[in-house]
Amino acid sequence: MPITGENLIGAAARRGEGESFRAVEAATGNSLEPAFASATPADVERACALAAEAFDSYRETSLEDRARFLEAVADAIVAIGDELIVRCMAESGLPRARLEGERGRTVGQLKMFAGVVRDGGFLEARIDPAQPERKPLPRPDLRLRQIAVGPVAVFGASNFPLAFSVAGGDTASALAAGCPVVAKAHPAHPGTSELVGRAVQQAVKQCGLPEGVFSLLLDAGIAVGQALVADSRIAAVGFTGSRRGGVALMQAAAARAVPVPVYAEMSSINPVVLLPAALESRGRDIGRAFVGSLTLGSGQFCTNPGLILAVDGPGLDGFVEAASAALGDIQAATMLTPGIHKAYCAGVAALEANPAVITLARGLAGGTHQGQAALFSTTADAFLADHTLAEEVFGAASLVVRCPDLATIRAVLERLEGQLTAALHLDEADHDAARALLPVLERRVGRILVNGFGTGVEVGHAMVHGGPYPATSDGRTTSVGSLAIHRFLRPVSYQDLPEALLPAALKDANPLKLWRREDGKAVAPGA
Ligand SMILES: NC(=O)C1=CN([C@@H]2O[C@H](COP(=O)(O)OP(=O)(O)OC[C@H]3O[C@@H](n4cnc5c(N)ncnc54)[C@H](OP(=O)(O)O)[C@@H]3O)[C@@H](O)[C@H]2O)C=CC1
Ligand SMILES: O=C(O)CCC(=O)C(=O)O
Repeated sequence: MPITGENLIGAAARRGEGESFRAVEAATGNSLEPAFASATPADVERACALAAEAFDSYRETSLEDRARFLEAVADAIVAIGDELIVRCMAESGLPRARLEGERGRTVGQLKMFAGVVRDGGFLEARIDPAQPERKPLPRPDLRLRQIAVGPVAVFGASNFPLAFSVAGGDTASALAAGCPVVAKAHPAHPGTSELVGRAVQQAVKQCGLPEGVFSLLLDAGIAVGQALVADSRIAAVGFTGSRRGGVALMQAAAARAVPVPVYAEMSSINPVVLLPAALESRGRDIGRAFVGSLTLGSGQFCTNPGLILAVDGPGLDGFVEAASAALGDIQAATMLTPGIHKAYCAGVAALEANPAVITLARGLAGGTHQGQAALFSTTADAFLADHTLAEEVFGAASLVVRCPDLATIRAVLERLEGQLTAALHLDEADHDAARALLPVLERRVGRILVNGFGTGVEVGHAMVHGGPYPATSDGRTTSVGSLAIHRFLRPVSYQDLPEALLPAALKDANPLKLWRREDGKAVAPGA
C-alpha cells in the first residue's frame, strides 16, 4: 500500500494544504519519504461534519454488524503485512519483535471489543416496570440503556505506534461504543498512521458504514489537535502522552461553550515497594528482573518502574548491587524521537546534578539518538524535601529511595501523586506490612500488582490502566481493557415509552437476548 502523505477524511484521501513535514527515521534522524501535509481548518471541519452526520446511523448499527466491523478493521491491519512493521520500525526505532507483538495486541484488542459488542452487556439494560396501583403514587415504566456519547477525537501516542495509536485502545473502545472517530496522527509515525488509517477506512467501506465513522488528520504542530478538541461536534477525547499535552487538551475542552471530557493518560513513575522478607530472601533476583522491566522498549513505557522504595539494609544492598551490575551491561537503545531523547538526557542530567542523588549505575553508552539507562539513589528525607525527584523521566531511568522503616515508605507513598501502577515485592512474612500499605495504594494508583512489574499491560476485562491525576485526567476509568468502552457511553432513561418506540435493548421481548436488570434483579435472556 503506497504511503501518500494525505489526510483521510471519510472515504476520501485529500492532500492537506497546511505545513508540510516528513517522518524522521528514529535511528539516524534522517527524513523519510514522502512529505506529509498538515490538515487545514477546512479539513477539520469536514471530518467533524462527516462524523456528526454518521453518528445517529452508526450508533444504531446492530451489535453483530458493529462487531463485524471491528473484526474487519483487525483483519485489514493484518493484511497490510510486513510493510506496516518495516515502516513502523523506521519511524519509531522499536525492534521488529516488539512491533509484531504490538500488532498482535492491537488486533486482539479490536477482536476483544467485537466480543464485548456482541455480548451487549455494555448497554446495561435496566427495566423498572410500571406499578400503576402503587400508593400513594403510581410508578412509571422506566427503562435505561447506555448510548454512545458522539464523535470522539483520538490522539495517537508516540510510544505505542500501533496499540495506543490510530486503531489502538481509544479508537477500538470508541468505535465499539458506537462513536465515530476523528484520529489525529502522531507526527512521530505519520506513515504508520496512514497505513493503519487506510485499513480502517477500507473496513468502513467494506462494511457499508457511513464514511464519517472514521477520519485521520495530520499535523506538523498542535493547531489541528486544538481545533479538533474545540469543535462542538466532538463529544469526548482520548489521549496518551505528556502531562503538558494532556493538560492543554483538558483546558481546551473545558473552555468550550459545551465542555467535554478528555480521557488523558499522562505521567506516572509507578512505585515499586520491596518488602523486607522478600528483599532478604531474593533481593538480587528482584534486582535483575527490575532491570529487565526498566529497560524494556528503552524505558519508554508509562508503566516503567521509575521509583523503588525499600527499608535500608543488607537486603536492599543486594538488590542494588545486582541491579547495578545488570544495568551496566544494558546496551543503549534508540529512542522514539530526537525530542524524547533530549528530554530523557535532560531528566537524567538533572538527577546527576542533584547533590542529594547518587548515581548507582549507567548502562552502556550509545549513538546520537540512543538512551543510556540510569539508576540513582537518594534518601527518604531528600525525596520528601524535593518534589522534582518525583517527576517522570520518560526513559530507562529509576530512583531508589532508601527509607529508615516501613512507616517512612508509607509516608512517601502518601505524598506521591496519582499513579498508574504500584508493585509490591513480598514473601508470606511480608503480608502484614503489605496489608498496611494497601489502603494508601488503593487511593493512589489504578493497578496494584505483586511480585512483578507494571510494564506489559494485559488487555482484558479486569484490567485498569488508569489512576488518579496526573496518571490520568479521570481516575474513574481505564484506557485499556473492556471497561474502557464506558468512557464513551452515557445512560438515557425512557419513561412510559410505548413498546413500538423503545430501542431493541429495552423491548419486552428482549430481541437482543441481553442480560437485563429487571426491577433491580439480574435476569438472564429467556428467563
Ligand atoms: N506517560 C506516557 O504514557 C507518555 C509520556 N510521554 C511524555 O511526553 C513527552 C513527549 O512525547 P510525545 O509523545 O510527543 O507527547 P506529547 O504529549 O507532546 O504529544 C502527544 C500528542 O498530542 C499532541 N499535543 C501535544 N500538546 C498539544 C497541545 N497543547 N494541543 C494540541 N495537541 C497537542 C501532539 O502533537 P505534536 O506532536 O504535533 O505536538 C501529539 O500528537 C515524552 O518525552 C514523555 O515525557 C510520551 C508518551 C507516553
Ligand atoms: O505497559 C504497557 O503495556 C502499556 C504502557 C502504556 O500504556 C504506555 O506506555 O503508554
